[in-house]
Amino acid sequence: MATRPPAEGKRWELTAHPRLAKGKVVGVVVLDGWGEAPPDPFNCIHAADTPTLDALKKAAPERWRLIKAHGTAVGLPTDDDMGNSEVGHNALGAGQIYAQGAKLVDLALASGKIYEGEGFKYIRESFDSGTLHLIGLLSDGGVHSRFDQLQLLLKGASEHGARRIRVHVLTDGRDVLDGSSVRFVEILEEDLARLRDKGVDARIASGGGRMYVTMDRYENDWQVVKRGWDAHVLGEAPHKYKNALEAVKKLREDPKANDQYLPPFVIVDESGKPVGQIQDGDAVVTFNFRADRMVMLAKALEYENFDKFDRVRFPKIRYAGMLQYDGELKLPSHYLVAPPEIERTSGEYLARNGVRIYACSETVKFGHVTFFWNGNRSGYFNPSLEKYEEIPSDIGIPFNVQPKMKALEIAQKARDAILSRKFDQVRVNIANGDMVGHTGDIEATIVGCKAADEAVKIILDAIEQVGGIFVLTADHGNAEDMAKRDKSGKPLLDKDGKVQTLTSHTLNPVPIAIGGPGLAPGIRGMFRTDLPNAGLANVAATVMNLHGFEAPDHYEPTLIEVVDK
Ligand SMILES: O=C(O)[C@H](O)COP(=O)(O)O
Ligand SMILES: [Mn+2]
Ligand SMILES: [Mn+2]
Repeated sequence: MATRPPAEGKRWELTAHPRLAKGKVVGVVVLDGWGEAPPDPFNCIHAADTPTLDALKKAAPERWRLIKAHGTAVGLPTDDDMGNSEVGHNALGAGQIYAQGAKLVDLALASGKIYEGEGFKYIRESFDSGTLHLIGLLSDGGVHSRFDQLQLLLKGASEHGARRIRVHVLTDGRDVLDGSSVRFVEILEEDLARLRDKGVDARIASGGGRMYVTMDRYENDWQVVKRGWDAHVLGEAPHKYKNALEAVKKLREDPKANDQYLPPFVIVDESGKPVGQIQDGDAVVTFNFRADRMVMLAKALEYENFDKFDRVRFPKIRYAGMLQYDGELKLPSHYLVAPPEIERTSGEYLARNGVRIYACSETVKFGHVTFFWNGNRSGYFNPSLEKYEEIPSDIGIPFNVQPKMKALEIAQKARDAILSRKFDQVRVNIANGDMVGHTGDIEATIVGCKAADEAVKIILDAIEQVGGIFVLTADHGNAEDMAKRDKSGKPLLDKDGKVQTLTSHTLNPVPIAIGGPGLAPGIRGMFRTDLPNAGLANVAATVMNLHGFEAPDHYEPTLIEVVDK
């Protein structure tokens, strides 16, 4: 059990709910990337055969409604920001809305405080004799990083003494349109040229596509990080170019190439020597604010003892993350901006009140229902009450080739956990809508959505058998809209007259459904009608109620009321 004392006089003990009984099994299902949008050929959820979800929708408005999953409702800077898994699961698990990494970095850059903090002072020590390396996602998606923040950091770092800067760029095409890498590299090259005019030796040094180079997560495939290490640190990659624009354009000429999966490349000088290996005495900043896809690289950059791949060389560097990515591991130990302190999450409250929790997903989403859910903390609150189970994801196969992913396996694990009666909460993330949606493959996404619906049925049937309750929701939209649209909602066409594929998340709300026999006897729970603007952060209080507890006062209000039958 975590030993943190109650903060600000708040106690950990939860008050019993006056009407809802304790001890029901509560199934919490998060459908990743499952928003609500009007029917349309680019709405894969609508196009898919989803009888289970369709039946739940019919119970609206009492047992099915929509909640917000993007923008300020989940702590993002503006309502133009699409939702994402990190902020979505943080809100679902924490029951409170925190200013998230994107916003905190904006504020620190705008006020200049970023340059006064411990993290920047630490890396600045290297500026006189070493190079400053910036590694991260080249994107304005606002999910893992933002291009304007990189631009400000480049300018600010040079004004604060960095004389030699190397940028290592990971192309996106997942949170932004495929092909946008070219424009980002062009603009970045212009910025770097301006810095060179001012006497700063600034260049792009290496890069690759985010899904193939560096940005793996949850230890799904360390080879991805190794490819990044080889390119960024060692200056080794199968592709060598004189400049990054040429690299990205040439690599994209392969008809199968896309920004997400570009192979690693290194920029070399006239003599073929890499222009920006990471050496002893250098400073390194990973400029992504989001944690999941930076943790593995952070370990490789920071840990003296490391056995995930052969680093060949482990340079003595001063390394800082844009944020601290893991609060429990304190990783990395130096960072430019303090992360949101996501405290008093529902997982911790429930564990401290004796609720037995089982959480499961496949590797690519495992940390979503554990690490993100628990406020970016790894590990258990109470190992004797909790069990987190990971089902290995397919490796090396694009998700549109295996669109069913591990939905069935996750559902079977959840079913077994429910039927075992060893757990009070059984929580899963089903990944298909999101992971297949990100490939932009409409046919495959439809298959994935059907598989997700089948998985839900298995879980709901088990809840039925044990007289339990279910809460089904999603973390943000994705599969419900696969077309880039103009302001009026009309799909945009590319230069060949084809609809532009939207691989990213959306701004759409997500459904939440409750049900199960455990809600019924004598009383019934149903959705309140006085919270039209409710969002993901309202779910935690709702789930606590269904476990038979009142939620703490500082939580966003519950979505349900209890009425006599
Ligand atoms: O990391 C990713 O896969 C995408 O950038 C965002 O997707 P997620 O927020 O659903 O993980
Ligand atoms: Mn997600
Ligand atoms: Mn996603």
